[in-house]
Amino acid sequence: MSKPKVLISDALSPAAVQIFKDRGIEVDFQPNLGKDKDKLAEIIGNYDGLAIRSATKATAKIIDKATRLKVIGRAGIGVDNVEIPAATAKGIIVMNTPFGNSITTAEHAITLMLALAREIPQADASTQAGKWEKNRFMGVEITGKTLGVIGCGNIGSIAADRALGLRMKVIAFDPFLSPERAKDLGVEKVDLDELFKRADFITLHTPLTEKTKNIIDAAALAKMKKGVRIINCARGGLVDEQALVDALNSKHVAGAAFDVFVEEPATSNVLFGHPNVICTPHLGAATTEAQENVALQVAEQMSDYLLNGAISNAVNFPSITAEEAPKLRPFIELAEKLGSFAGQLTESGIAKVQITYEGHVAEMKIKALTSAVLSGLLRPMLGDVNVVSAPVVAKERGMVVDEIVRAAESDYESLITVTVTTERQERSVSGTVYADGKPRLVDIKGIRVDAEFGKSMIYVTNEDKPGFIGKFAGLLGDAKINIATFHLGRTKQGGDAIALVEVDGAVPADVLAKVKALPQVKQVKALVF
Ligand SMILES: NC(=O)C1=CN([C@@H]2O[C@H](COP(=O)(O)OP(=O)(O)OC[C@H]3O[C@@H](n4cnc5c(N)ncnc54)[C@H](O)[C@@H]3O)[C@@H](O)[C@H]2O)C=CC1
Ligand SMILES: O=C(O)CCC(=O)C(=O)O
Repeated sequence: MSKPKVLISDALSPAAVQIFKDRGIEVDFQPNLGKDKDKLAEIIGNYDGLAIRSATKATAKIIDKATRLKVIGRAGIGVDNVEIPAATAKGIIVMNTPFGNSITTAEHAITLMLALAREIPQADASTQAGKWEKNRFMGVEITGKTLGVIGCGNIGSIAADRALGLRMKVIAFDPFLSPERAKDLGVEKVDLDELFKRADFITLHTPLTEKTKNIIDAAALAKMKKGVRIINCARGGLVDEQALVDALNSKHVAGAAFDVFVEEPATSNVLFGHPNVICTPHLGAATTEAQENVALQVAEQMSDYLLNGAISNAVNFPSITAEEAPKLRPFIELAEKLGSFAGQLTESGIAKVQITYEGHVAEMKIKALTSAVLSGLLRPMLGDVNVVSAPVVAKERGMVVDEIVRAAESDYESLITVTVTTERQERSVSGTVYADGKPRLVDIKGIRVDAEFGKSMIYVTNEDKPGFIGKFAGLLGDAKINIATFHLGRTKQGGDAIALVEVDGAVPADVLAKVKALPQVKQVKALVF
């Protein structure tokens, strides 16, 4: 197997390059490439992994050209520069490093708050210009002031902790902040209007979503205390920039410190040049420590995935640890093959898939196994589907997916049963993994079998009547098709029967037609695994 190849298209710490090399991954480090989208589109097809910060925009157009890409790793938190639905639809894992730069970013927010309180950048510029304007700069003390934190997750809670250390009072608005967590943090949980009414300083730490876009707009600004100061180290677009300029001009807002902007890179902006505004060029995560953290972490995570299938911090797939991956792998293979078996037999629209996990397998990563069933099921019909994209594709097609988890009820330590309901019928197939790690089919439509999944198989349903097996085997022999394994099963004597035959090589259509014409045969299918 050739080495996986990774492209680093942004200015990541070189520590990442070393990790990839040490793990046996080929790596191209082109720190400025992310800004050149045409060049990126031209070469992205050569890589299995793409490691980025925020300059690279992994758009649907780029992803479309990424024919062998398996993983996009964001050395940082926000993945808003990656079109996740496009990546998911193409089966590409998108992962981030959710904690590596949190402290650094919270520190930047606190730094900006203090800089605002004492007008440090303005005083610095004036002093270095030889003006000595001692009377121009009159700051505010922050001790005893109220900091309003909007979004009290990883970064917001660190910012809150630091502000408490500076003897501020901290109030927080975050719909997902539990009262217990608020108590532990020492912050008062309030609603948004209350925060606007009481805060002397407001700092934002939410992602940019439909709900948080313009969370501070003209109406919100009007509700704030006169003289409030606002810090945004999260994402441009959380604050309506023009409304803020108006509020600064009317002196309702005393100052604003922004690290992030609606348009980035921000070479011009309505906020620029205002005497009470401080700006930094998206430096929230820019410390040596944070950059080393996120670079090391993203390189380790991407290597783990590319080399062992371990998944951590993926935003579009459940996590699978390096320990779980080898135990899960044979069951993923089983799940995919059971799905594929059912999918290859299905000729009409699928309304529902029920997947039952029994015994040990029920304690594994069910979501990953279900994704594998769905990918096996959909691939015969849709082609380009994998475990990452399959759940989305199933949902888009209106398929109901039910998972049932229970203790072992059968002879098997672990059993997965896939039941597919189409417009015409319901079909079940069950399988297990034996100690040899190989997936086995153990039940088809309630008929017990014990068969491995061969590369090329013929599946026949027939009436259990004498004469069928001889004629069937004879037809294959006449066509020079060698039989590798032969499995039979039936509901009862003279009832419904199945034959599952592994053969060497492909099965020509005319041979299938001859098998189909045998008097006992109801259905025949060539299956490929
Ligand atoms: N300036 C920079 O360089 C950096 C910026 N960031 C940005 O900081 C933001 C926060 O990062 P983390 O704290 O790590 O994320 P997080 O996910 O730990 O916290 C976000 C919090 O926002 C809350 N939230 C979601 N919707 C909300 C709403 N409508 N109103 C109030 N709260 C809401 C969530 O409940 C969550 O607690 C992200 O957008 C990230 O991209 C992160 C790192 C560096
Ligand atoms: O990589 C950077 O400098 C930006 C960090 C950031 O915005 C994030 O992690 O969300």
